[in-house]
Amino acid sequence: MGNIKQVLTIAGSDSGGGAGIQADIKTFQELGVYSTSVITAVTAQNTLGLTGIYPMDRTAVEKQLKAIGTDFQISALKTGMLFNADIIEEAARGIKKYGWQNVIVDPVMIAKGGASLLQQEAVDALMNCLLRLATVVTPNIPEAEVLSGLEIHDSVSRLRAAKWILATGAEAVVIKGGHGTDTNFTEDFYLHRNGDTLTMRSPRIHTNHTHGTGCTFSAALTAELAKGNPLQKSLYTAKQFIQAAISHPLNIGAGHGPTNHAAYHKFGTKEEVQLVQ
Ligand SMILES: Nc1ncnc2c1ncn2[C@@H]1O[C@H](COP(=O)(O)OP(=O)(O)O)[C@@H](O)[C@H]1O
Ligand SMILES: Cc1ncc(COP(=O)(O)OP(=O)(O)O)c(N)n1
Repeated sequence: MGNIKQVLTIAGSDSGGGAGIQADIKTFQELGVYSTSVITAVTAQNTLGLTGIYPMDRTAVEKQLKAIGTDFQISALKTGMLFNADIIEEAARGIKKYGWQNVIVDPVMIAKGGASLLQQEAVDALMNCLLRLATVVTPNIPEAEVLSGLEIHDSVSRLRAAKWILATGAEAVVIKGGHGTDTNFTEDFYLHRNGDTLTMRSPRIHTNHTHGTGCTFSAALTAELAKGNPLQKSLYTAKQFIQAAISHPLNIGAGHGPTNHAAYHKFGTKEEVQLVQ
């Protein structure tokens, strides 16, 4: 591999290995890109829940960003759990300073077990400093409701919320459908500021093992963009990657278990992802 693309994740550590930095690095490895990381916080977490959050101080984040920015050629990056306004501001500063492109912002707010991964007062910093730098922002439905200030209950309100989110300056948004109410399907909806849309639908898998789905989806998108793939093709691959990862659970832990990051390559895809109008 002479010319492997280099990517960066700016995110929190999940001791349980299903989400956060650990999910990102596994996904990057599977999709053939070289992963660097800036750790924003250490969490004590397993499939049963989260028992501690230990954020890095501002200098620790700045020094990690500098270490990456002064040595690596980053083709794409993603942000995950940023936790507080200081870390958000530092991440935004680094992205601008080192001129990084293909910026995926996963606006992580609440873990599946209910723990808060973003301080309430940091939402403004996220919206004012970081979203304007985003090539794609990837909220789940509750996060999209917070960012837009609107309730999402159907495709019309989802489109309205997506437009509000683009008003922050992000180039494109994907509202992920894991928290949707349809028991048969999950639908991820993409809107670009140029008006392009894409709706990706796949069968909903009825399983408890969905810890880290959002991290994994956004990491796959980051890897595909780093390799030079067009945005909509990258989104499609990311959706196929997460569908495979949920379809073949590892059955680890007594609670919300991790997905299987090796499944996309090990088992292939079953052409389950449909594009709908
Ligand atoms: N039960 C499920 N079956 C199939 N796909 C799912 C399921 N849950 C989530 N996904 C997919 O996983 C990705 C992450 O979605 P979501 O769960 O909404 O994000 P988050 O983990 O940030 O809450 C999306 O592509 C979504 O469609
Ligand atoms: C350290 C860390 N980062 C992010 C998350 C949330 O990940 P996500 O992919 O949104 O998955 P769920 O928590 O919804 O399962 C996390 N838990 N920990």
